Amino acid sequence: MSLSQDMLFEAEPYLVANEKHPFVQGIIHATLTPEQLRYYDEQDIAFEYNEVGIINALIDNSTTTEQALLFHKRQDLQLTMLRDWLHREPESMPHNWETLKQTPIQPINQLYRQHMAATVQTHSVLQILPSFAAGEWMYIELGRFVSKQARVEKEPFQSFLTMGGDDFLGPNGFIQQFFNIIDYEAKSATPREQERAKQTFLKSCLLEWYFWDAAYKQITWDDWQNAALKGKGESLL
Ligand SMILES: Cc1ncc(CO)c(N)n1
Repeated sequence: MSLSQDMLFEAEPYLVANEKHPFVQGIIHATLTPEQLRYYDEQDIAFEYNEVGIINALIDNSTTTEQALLFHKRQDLQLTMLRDWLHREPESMPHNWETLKQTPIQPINQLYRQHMAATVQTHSVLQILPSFAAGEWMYIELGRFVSKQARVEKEPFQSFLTMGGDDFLGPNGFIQQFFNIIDYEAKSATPREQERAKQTFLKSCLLEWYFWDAAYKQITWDDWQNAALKGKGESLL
């Protein structure tokens, strides 16, 4: 079994857990509140901005020119998506490229971002790529899942989890090419390095669940502070 097959096999329970999460179910049934959606929107746009740095690191540490070109193409898409997303932001949430950097990063988002950023110092595509590819894989699979459900066709729910299209799917889509790169890099890696890469992938899958959960409960540092200082913690985590 290739490393990517091994990763995907072990990631399956995380995918099922993500499918069942009330936030994902809330997208299907269009039952999320504006506050839950707003929290998600703000945190996710900041998360995607952080990914720009991770993709830069992938370009930087590529072991072939073809890899560098692929990551560069993915970066182009990331920046285009971010530009269009910023353009769509409502007046109540006017982020632009400048203020995006000051968006408050709430606890789970910070944990996830730092989990990804921590891989950069390895200078290894095999270690960095799984931290990023897991989230992309999860969104593609969740997109497949929700498209098979009787989802309520109402915005903004309808456009949620529609990351698909030829760029992402199919044998030449980004995700398959990312798995090909992981398997190529795994060939010259030790078993310990391969295991580490797999655990990074799985931790990203786990943090995807917590990302939905944080948005569902709208968990902020203020909540953490209250939980710690006023002893009101039980329901938060
Ligand atoms: C938290 C998270 N994971 C993955 C994606 C897919 O890019 C996203 N937008 N947000």
